[in-house]
Amino acid sequence: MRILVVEDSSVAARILKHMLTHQLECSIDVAPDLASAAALLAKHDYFVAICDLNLPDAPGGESVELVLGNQTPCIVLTGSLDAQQRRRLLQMGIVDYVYKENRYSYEYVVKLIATLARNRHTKVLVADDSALSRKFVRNLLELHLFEVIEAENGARALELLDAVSGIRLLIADYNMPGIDGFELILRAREKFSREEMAIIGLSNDTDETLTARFIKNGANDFLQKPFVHEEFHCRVSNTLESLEMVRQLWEQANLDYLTSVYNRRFFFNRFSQQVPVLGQQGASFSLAVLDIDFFKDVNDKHGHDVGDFVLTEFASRLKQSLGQHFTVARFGGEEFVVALKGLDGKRALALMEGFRERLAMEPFVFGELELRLTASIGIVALGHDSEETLDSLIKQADVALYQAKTNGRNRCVLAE
Ligand SMILES: Nc1nc2c(ncn2[C@@H]2O[C@H](COP(=O)(O)OP(=O)(O)OP(=O)(O)O)[C@@H](O)[C@H]2O)c(=O)[nH]1
Repeated sequence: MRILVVEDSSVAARILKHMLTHQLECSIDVAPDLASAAALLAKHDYFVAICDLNLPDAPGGESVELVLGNQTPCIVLTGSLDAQQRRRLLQMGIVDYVYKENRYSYEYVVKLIATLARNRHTKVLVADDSALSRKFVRNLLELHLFEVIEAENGARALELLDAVSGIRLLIADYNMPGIDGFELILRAREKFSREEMAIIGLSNDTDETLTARFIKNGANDFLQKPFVHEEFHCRVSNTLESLEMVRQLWEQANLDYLTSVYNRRFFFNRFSQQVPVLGQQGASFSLAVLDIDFFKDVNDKHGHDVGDFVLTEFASRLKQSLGQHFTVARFGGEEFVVALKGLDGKRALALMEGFRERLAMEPFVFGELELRLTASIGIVALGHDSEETLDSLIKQADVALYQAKTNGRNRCVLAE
C-alpha cells in the first residue's frame, strides 16, 4: 500500500510518516508542495493521499483538486475549516477532513486509512426502493471504498443475501413496498447472526419510536434521513467495528488458538444435542479421533517450535481435505476430532484411510528439516436407533484409537 503525504510542514510530515509506517504495512512519499505532488502522482498509483489544504504554491486547496482529479482518495488535513469550505470539500468527494489539533488527529488519520484498507473487502447491501436514496448511500459508501450491492426492494434484498456470500452490512430503508424494512431485518436475522452481519435501519419517517423498533427487531443502529456525510460514516464505521469485535470474541471462544480449527467447546456445542437426535432418526454419522504418532519425539528432538509447526500443518491438511464437508476440531495436545455427518462406518473408514495414507506419504518440511509423520485413527459409527451420546461416541473412538496405537500405529481402527 503506497500513501502520498502532501504537507509543507516537515514536522507534521515526519510524524505522519512515522505513525503510518509503524502501524500499517505501507510505503510513504512526501510532497512538500503542489509541483512535487503532481510529479509523484504522475509516477505512482496511491491507495490514498493525505493533503494539507494550504501549501506555499497552492494556498486555496488546489492540492485536493489535483489528488481527486487523479482519482485518488483524499483525506484533508487542515488547521481550520469554515462551514462553506467544509461543504465544498465534501461535495468535491473527499473521504474525510481532519483538524490538525493534537496527536489524536494523526491517530485518527492512521485508523481511517486502516479502515479504508479493510473496507475494500467489505460487502455492503443497500436495500431502498428510492433510486435517488440508493445512489446517495452508494456514493457515500464508495467514497470509503466499500463494495456496494443494491436491492430495489425487500424481496430482492433477501434474494441477494442468499446468492452473494460474505455481505457484512445491510442498510435497510423502512418504507418499502411489499417486504418493508422491519420484515426484511427480521428475515435477514433468521439467517445471519450478529456475529456474521451488521444491520443499519434508515427512514425519513419522523416517528420517534422507529429507532427502538428497528433495534428491537435486530438492527445494530438506525439513521434518520436526511443525515450528513460525517454522521453516516461514523455510524457505519462504529457498527462495523463492533461487528469485528464480536467476531474476534467469537473466534477466541470457539477456535483453537494454535491451529485455528474449531476447539472442543465449539464441537460439543454443535454436536452434543445433535447426536441423540441423529441416533433416533437412524441417520448416518461417524466420528474419528486422530492422534499423531510419536509426537513427543518431535518436541524432544526438534523443540516446541517445530512441534507447534507440525500441529498447525497437520490441522491445515485435515481441514483442507475434510473441512469443507465435515467439522474438524482440536481437542488439545496432538488429538484431533472429525465429525463425519452423513457417513456410515464403512465410508468413514475409507475416507480416513485416504487421509492417513496421504499424510504418511507427504513429509512435513520446516526449513532444512524434513519429517515423516504418521497418525493413528479411531473411528466409531452411530448405530441405528441408538441412544448414544457424543460422550459415549468419543469414548468408543478413543478405545479404537488405543487399539490402532497398540497394533503398531499408522492405521485406522473402526470400533465394533
Ligand atoms: N509443541 C507442542 N506440543 C504439545 C502441545 N500440546 C501438547 N503437546 C505435547 O504433545 C506430546 C504428547 O505426547 P504423548 O501423548 O506422550 O504421545 P506421543 O509421543 O504422540 O506418542 P503416541 O501417541 O503413543 O504415538 C507431549 O510431549 C506434550 O507436551 C502444543 O500445543 N504444542
